[in-house]
Parts: sequence; C-alpha cells; structure tokens
Amino acid sequence: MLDIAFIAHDRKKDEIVNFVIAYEHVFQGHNLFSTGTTGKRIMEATKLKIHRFMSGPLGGDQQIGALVAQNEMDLIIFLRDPLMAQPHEPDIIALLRLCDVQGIPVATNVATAEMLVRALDRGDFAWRELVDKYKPEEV
Ligand SMILES: O=C(CO)COP(=O)(O)O
Repeated sequence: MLDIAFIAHDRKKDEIVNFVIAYEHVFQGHNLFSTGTTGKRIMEATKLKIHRFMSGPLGGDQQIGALVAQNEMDLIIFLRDPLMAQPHEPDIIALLRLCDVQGIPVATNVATAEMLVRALDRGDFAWRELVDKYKPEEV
C-alpha cells in the first residue's frame, strides 16, 4: 500500500477528476492524499477516500511537502497550470524541489501521470514499499 497525493490547479481540476475516475481501480487500496479543493472534487466524483490537507494557496502544497521531506510520500500527481500565475508559486517550487531531493516520482501533466499509473498497476513501485519498510531510524 503506497502513499499517493493528488494536486491540481483550478483549470486542471476537471482533468484530474477524469484521470482519477479512469484509474480508480488502481488507486483504491492505496493511502490517498490531496490538497483541499482537489480532494473534494475527486471524492465527489469517485468512491475513493482521500485525506485532504489545506487548500494549496493556504499551505496544502507545503503540508504534502512535509511528508515528502520525511520520505513518506510515494507518488505525486500534480497537474499544474503552466499558463496562470499562482500566488503560492514558492510553495509549488518547494514541493517539486523536495520531490527531487528524495527522488519521488511526480507527474506534472496528464501524459506523465498515465505512464506512472500504468507503472503502479504493473507493480513497478515495489521499490517504494522497501523504502517504507527499511526506513532508517531518526537520529
Ligand atoms: O493550489 C493548489 C496546488 O498548488 C491546489 O489546491 P486546491 O486543491 O485546494 O485547489
């Protein structure tokens, strides 16, 4: 069971909802997280239970980033709007930077998200289960 986060900017909300509907059978059985409004939209459209953090502009990206920093997030699907300035741009950049620090798979468009969810379905994320299992003790 992996920890997976969904995030989408406003003009990408319909896209992420349709994407999650299409792959609901793959996502069920995992621990699902999201920023506030994205999770609300997905839960209204599917049977999935999602732990919702705050809305992105209020700190939701940072809350998910905190889990990434602790290597406690396995996959992030973050459909960004590349054509609209976001007031919380620094939070978004920080989240993506932390994904690179920890080597966490993150999709920022639906084409990459498709590849990752198919890999998830095939079992290609088994290495993340090992990360969870053999996490070093805190020092
Ligand atoms: O702004 C976001 C990510 O940067 C998304 O936040 P919401 O899901 O609350 O709309």
